[in-house]
Amino acid sequence: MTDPALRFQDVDLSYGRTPALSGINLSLDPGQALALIGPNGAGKTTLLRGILGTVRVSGDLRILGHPVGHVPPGLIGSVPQSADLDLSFPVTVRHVVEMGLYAELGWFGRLKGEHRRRVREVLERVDLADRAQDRFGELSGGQRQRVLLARSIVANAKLILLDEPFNGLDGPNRSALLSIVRSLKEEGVAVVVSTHDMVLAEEVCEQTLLLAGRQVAFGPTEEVLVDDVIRQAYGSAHVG
Ligand SMILES: Nc1ncnc2c1ncn2[C@@H]1O[C@H](COP(=O)(O)OP(=O)(O)OP(=O)(O)O)[C@@H](O)[C@H]1O
Repeated sequence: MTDPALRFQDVDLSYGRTPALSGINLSLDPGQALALIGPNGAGKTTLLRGILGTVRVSGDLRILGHPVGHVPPGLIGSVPQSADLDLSFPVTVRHVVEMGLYAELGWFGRLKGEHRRRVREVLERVDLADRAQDRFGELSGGQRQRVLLARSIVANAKLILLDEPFNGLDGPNRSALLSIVRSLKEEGVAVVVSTHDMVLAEEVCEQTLLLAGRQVAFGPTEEVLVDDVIRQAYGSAHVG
């Protein structure tokens, strides 16, 4: 039997001794997408950090069958919010994608023809092959996110985390990202998307976790994103 991509059983997350999120219970299958929805400060980014093992986790959290903190390198791909990226770092788009191969090659491993071919193919897939030699920091926010997604794809990540990836994207960039997410799911990759956009969650995510410093609801998106449940996280002002 295949392990769930994610399984939280009574998980609490905290920053040192400061609790941030409590009582999380969920399961996500390979090939499915999970939307994290909730108001500002609800704990969406914290939940992603929990999966990456960069905040304190208590309870039972398993990722692709591995306990948190013991997931083999490369299996989790992470695309942080664009505001969190250091754009002064002088790397090209191709170099950023090649970083996805480090788990396979080791930091000092040499790239072979097969690796370069994979990097080229993935850059084509995210429609950025013509920007391969450009500096990462010169790209638009949407393009930078697609480069980071390419880095996860080249690593053959089985779980990809996207933190508010649709913020500030125009229509074409939004469609491009949505179609990549759909094709990843078809390949059996599980995706977690933190977003304020409920329409997007309905479009691409089978499951939704509604947060407000705790788990308000988890389940099929069409059952969670209904007025009565949303109100429990946002209050009445945000419904209607
Ligand atoms: N580095 C940190 N140290 C201590 N507390 C933090 C830290 N980062 C976030 N928090 C706290 O954890 C809680 C959840 O924040 P988080 O950033 O996960 O929310 P969010 O849902 O992603 O919000 P937003 O939609 O604004 O990005 C908040 O109370 C926040 O103040």
